[in-house]
Amino acid sequence: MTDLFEATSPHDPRVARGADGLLAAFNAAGVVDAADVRVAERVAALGGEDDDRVRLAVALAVRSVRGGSVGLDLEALPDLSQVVEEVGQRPSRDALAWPDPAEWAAALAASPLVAAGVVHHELGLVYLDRYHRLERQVADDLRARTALGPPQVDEAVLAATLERVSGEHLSAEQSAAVVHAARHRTTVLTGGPGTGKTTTVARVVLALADQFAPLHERRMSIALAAPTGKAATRLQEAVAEELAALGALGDGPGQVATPDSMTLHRLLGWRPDNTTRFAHDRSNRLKHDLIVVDEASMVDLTMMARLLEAVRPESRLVLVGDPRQLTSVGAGAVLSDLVAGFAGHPDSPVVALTENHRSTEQIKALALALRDDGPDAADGVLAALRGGTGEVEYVETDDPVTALRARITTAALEVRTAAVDAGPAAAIAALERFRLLCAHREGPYGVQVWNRHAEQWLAAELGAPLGSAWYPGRPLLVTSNDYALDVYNGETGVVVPDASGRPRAWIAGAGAPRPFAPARLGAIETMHAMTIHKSQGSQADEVVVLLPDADSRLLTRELFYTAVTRAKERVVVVGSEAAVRAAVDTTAQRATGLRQRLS
Ligand SMILES: Nc1ncnc2c1ncn2[C@@H]1O[C@H](COP(=O)(O)OP(=O)(O)OP(=O)(O)O)[C@@H](O)[C@H]1O
Repeated sequence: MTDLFEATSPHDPRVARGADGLLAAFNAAGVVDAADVRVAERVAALGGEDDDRVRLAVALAVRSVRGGSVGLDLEALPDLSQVVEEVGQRPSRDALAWPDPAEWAAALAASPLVAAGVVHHELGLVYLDRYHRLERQVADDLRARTALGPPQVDEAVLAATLERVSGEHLSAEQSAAVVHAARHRTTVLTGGPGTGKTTTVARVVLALADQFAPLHERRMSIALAAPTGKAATRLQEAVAEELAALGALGDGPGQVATPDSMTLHRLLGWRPDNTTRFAHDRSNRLKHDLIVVDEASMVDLTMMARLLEAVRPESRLVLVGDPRQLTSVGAGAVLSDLVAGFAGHPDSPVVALTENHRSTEQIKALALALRDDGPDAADGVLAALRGGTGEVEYVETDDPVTALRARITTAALEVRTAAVDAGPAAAIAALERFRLLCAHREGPYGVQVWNRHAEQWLAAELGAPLGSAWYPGRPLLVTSNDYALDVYNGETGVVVPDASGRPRAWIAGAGAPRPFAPARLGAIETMHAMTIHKSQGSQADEVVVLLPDADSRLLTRELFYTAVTRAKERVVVVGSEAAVRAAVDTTAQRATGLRQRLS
């Protein structure tokens, strides 16, 4: 809630002209913008509400949703008013007349908007009806699945499956997760990168298929889904590979066909005419007997509600993700709420993997330090950074341009050389070796500036301008789904010239990379640098994390953790000690009521 704006003029589109009372004052101070004010005015007018404090609460609730919360936390308002006073230099901000919290709550209790169910005041949050309904629905649907009781388990078959899938690639906790999934209708499988979530999912798929077939006298129908196409494809490839290694991929008895994989949007039946409703819902449920959703930390409240209403009560649902990662772009913090909300429940669906099987020791130590919730966590993280010898490197500088030029130029040159001399597969492989991650899109620490730096340095190295925007070796990031082309948000690629020298954008999505004429691709960006938000769900051998200034409002523990855990072999953190401390000491707080509803 700290991203206040400074209106540049009375014509600034964020200023709501014609507003009055508290709404006008809070808008002028940059606490709520014109869109928040308009919604509050309209809702109040329709509901016959003229109490200024309630109108303000509605505007702040709209603003809270924009910030990722599902409602307005009245309890946290003293913090908000303090922040406003600290940040605000103008008298209007200092003089904001924050309603007294007790009087405010009383005004809400007496409001016709609350009586009409347009606004709700519950669990300390002021909700707009839509988010209140979504949150209750998610909690109700999850509880209804539990209330059905545990599924029937053939213990002899389960023991035989465990025997079949055990070996060096099934630790005790992974085995326990497979058993958990067999015994629960809903499973929430959590773990950091490299903890073997995907490895375990393949075994869960097999265990559930083994249970299903004799009982239903048909094969289990399985869907693998994820918020992004890239993550869905990665999951499918990894699961198919694991099943094949176990001799369990195929059409024979005791085997599973390669499961379908798709984005959550596609699974639910995306409709071009409606962005929040899908073809599959409570009246037209999904046919699948097992639905696995990877990267569940990226699933927001709306999508989780749509998913849960579309899953048949008797179908199995497995949600997989890392609750320590950045939360979804849209409102809610569903995965971490599920973990916290079900903590201590005897029939909790949550099962955790903790042992990292992939990263190097130093990266593991750094990630572990970033999971420490104690008061000295920042010291621990700095010690892990400074004690690194190769796998973890800390470049403590306030001049990242000088510090990073050689590294970034080398990485860009490798992709370029591969694109020109060795073709698309080599160019894409080169791209996977190095990733520069930034917190911001704009500004001196932003992706746009660093993309420009990289292009200038590459041109200087080549001794010639890069020429066209579609220069060979330009790394690409797809930024929206194109269902017609089968190209999805988050997929990456490289420009490689064809035999006659024309540029082709090779996109690495499902299966082998595919070439496209540049003009066919709509939403595409250069990817010498990438935002940490966009990097979720992907990894690279070497990752450079460029930390912004310590006072950046994006700098949080979740952001830093997400960035560091993208690295497979080596991570370089660039930034000041103050920035590291600010990141570790700031946890992203979203006001949600789901964990309370579940506990
Ligand atoms: N029990 C195990 N023993 C040894 N290696 C393992 C074990 N489980 C998984 N691995 C290996 O560890 C690596 C990471 O496993 P996996 O990809 O399943 O993890 P993940 O949690 O899905 O990771 P991410 O979310 O980062 O993709 C893989 O190379 C896998 O083969």
